[in-house]
Amino acid sequence: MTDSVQSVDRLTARREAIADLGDALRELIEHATATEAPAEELIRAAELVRQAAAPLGERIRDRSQLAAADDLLGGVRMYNPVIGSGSAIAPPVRIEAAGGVATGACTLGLAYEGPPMYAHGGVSAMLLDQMLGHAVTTSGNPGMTVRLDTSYRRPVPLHTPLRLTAEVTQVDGRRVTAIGAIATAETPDDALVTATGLFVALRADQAQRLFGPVMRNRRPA
Ligand SMILES: CCCCC/C=C\C/C=C\C/C=C\C/C=C\CCCC(=O)SCCNC(=O)CCNC(=O)[C@H](O)C(C)(C)COP(=O)(O)OP(=O)(O)OC[C@H]1O[C@@H](n2cnc3c(N)ncnc32)[C@H](O)[C@@H]1OP(=O)(O)O
Repeated sequence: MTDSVQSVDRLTARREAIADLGDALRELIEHATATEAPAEELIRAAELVRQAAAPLGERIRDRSQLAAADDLLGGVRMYNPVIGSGSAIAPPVRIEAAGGVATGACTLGLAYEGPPMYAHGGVSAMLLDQMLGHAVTTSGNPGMTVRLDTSYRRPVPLHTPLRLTAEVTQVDGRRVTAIGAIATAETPDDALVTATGLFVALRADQAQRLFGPVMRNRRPA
């Protein structure tokens, strides 16, 4: 086996392990949010969780280092809080995007509850920001969100398969506008939340100022 095949195998195995830990953490969070277990059980669980966390804290990165399993330019972000399979706080949303159009699917658990039975409004905005970001990136005009305008028409039900959509509607120099919506998978044409976002492509000096340390610390592929 060549070195490069071995390193691809290692990366794949690492990503699978990260996703497996992510699944376990999401199960933990959902159970910890939904549980009505007695206090003794909670105390015991807290002890076990601290035991599990300790070895993970022995080798950590700081904010100027990308995760070793990430591929920033390839769009792989294992710990992204919306799509990251390794993120405890990501639903995670599964997104497909091409040519300035994105579709996504997820189901939100009780950890995302705002009003009883329904998603927190900030969570809906987070999902839509991500969806619009994928539409914008695949339109060939990647940028950062500078404005996100969200309309809450109906509450978003928890424990219900959701369908998310986004598309770029306008490119005006460095400014890109995209719209998006959250609906249930059952009635995808009835928008529960809609959003319009404005994204701005960074000038080279802005990218350098904001992300210089990360780009300098990038590991070779
Ligand atoms: C290392 C590079 C990264 C490469 C990534 C590559 C691949 C990634 C792959 C996949 C990713 C896939 C999807 C992405 C997923 C999710 C997206 C989530 C997005 C976010 O979650 S991102 C976090 C939140 N986001 C911020 O943290 C931005 C904070 N912000 C700033 O850092 C500055 O805002 C900055 C530097 C962006 C701009 O700098 P600035 O503000 O100085 O603006 P500037 O002069 O450059 O303006 C240019 C034109 O935009 C107009 N403009 C600006 N702001 C406006 C506003 N608010 N309303 C109306 N118009 C506005 C101006 O009026 C002007 O218009 P005009 O050209 O016509 O004069």
